[in-house]
Amino acid sequence: METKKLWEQIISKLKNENLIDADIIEEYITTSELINVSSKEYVILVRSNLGVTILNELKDVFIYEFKTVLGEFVSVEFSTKTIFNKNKPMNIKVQAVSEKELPTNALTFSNFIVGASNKQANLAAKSVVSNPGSTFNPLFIYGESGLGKTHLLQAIKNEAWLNNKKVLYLTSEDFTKTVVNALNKGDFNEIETLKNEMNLNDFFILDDVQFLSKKDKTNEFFFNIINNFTENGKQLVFSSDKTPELLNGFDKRMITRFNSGLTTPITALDVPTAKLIIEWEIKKQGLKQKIKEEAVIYLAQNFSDDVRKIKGLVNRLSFFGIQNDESYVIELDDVIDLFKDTPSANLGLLNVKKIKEIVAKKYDVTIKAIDGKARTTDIKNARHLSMYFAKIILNHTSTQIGAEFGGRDHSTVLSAISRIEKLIYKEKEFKKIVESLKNEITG
Ligand SMILES: Nc1ncnc2c1ncn2[C@@H]1O[C@H](COP(=O)(O)OP(=O)(O)OP(=O)(O)O)[C@@H](O)[C@H]1O
Repeated sequence: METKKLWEQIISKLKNENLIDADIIEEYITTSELINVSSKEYVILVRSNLGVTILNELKDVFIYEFKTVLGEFVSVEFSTKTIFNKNKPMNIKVQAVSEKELPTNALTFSNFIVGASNKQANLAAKSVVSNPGSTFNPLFIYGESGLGKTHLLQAIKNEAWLNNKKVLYLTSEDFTKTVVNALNKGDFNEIETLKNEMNLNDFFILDDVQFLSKKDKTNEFFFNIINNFTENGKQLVFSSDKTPELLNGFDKRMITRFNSGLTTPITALDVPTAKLIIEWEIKKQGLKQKIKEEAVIYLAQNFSDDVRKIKGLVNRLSFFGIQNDESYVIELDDVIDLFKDTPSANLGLLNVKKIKEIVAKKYDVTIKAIDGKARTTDIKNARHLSMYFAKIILNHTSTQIGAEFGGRDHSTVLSAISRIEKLIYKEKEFKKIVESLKNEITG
């Protein structure tokens, strides 16, 4: 079968079968390319090292999909274009990669992990790089601290630079300092030169606009720049910790300008995305020990309100690793103990926690038992019911629920939910229990 067709079929099967999270499919799979190295060897060229790491975790799914389409087992490997180009056999042609290079630690789209919470902002950011100055102008990204606004702004800056665009990236504090400095000197020529220099850019990216000086003259200077960029179809990008309407002290005309393109949020991380970030960070920091999946899920469920915090947690985990033998396996209990004094995140996923708490109380079992492996009738009922509620009340996907309940796969979740549905249909008493629990959870 032609490689392109094969790849389209695999992607379409993955999309239909729900075996892999839709965000991962969109971000890392549909953007990849399939290369047929020999009759039984395939390489999937992924855009980033991060993508390679993530897809490697899902290799079994790919092997299964290739087997169902081709009718035989084949080898499937993942690589980036750069690495593959270095090692590829001479007769395989692969598109050349950009010659400009960013520092290895640069914040880019390829090391930004995408999930439900930041998907929209990520797409918008990519779109302004490929289509600067058009519909999404200005692009205004807002959200709580530590969720990746600066990362996305830097990614825009870096990608635009790779595309040979002139980019001015400033924090609002630096912008204010520079402008105030020029204004204080009172030299008209110097102010005009500064304005002209800024206006020469193709992108004007301003981070944390909530810190911008609200003084009349700085504001006027800023307004002037915004107008110049808008009128000349050049791209403006802003970030802030709140929506334009909630920014205090700005002129109404400024708020209108902020809102005249696309305003998009980055919200608190969902569990699967937090889990990916933790796993990526663990890999980056080179933790020698294996860590149990349920321990990673516990971290993702409890501490995912801020990516900076996640990095801090992994630092502590690495320190714990150094103190132990390399063969040691880090268990859920180690992680619970290690972070017992760290305040848990207060975010939406607490609803899953709340569901588990309420159901666990009803069946007189512990949350640990719900997430664990034991299968007594009460524990099983409590586990399956909690999954059922996560589905019908929170509308979580089966893959997400699997991750939230001790790292189970999505088919286990689906059969648990279907068992509960059957019980509700068959047993009136059970139906009453479910209704009363549902009221308690949603009440
Ligand atoms: N989705 C993500 N994938 C990978 N790294 C991320 C992601 N989100 C955030 N980070 C990392 O977390 C750290 C904090 O993110 P960042 O500085 O972009 O947050 P912010 O929203 O701008 O916060 P603040 O408002 O406090 O400036 C950075 O090191 C960033 O690279």
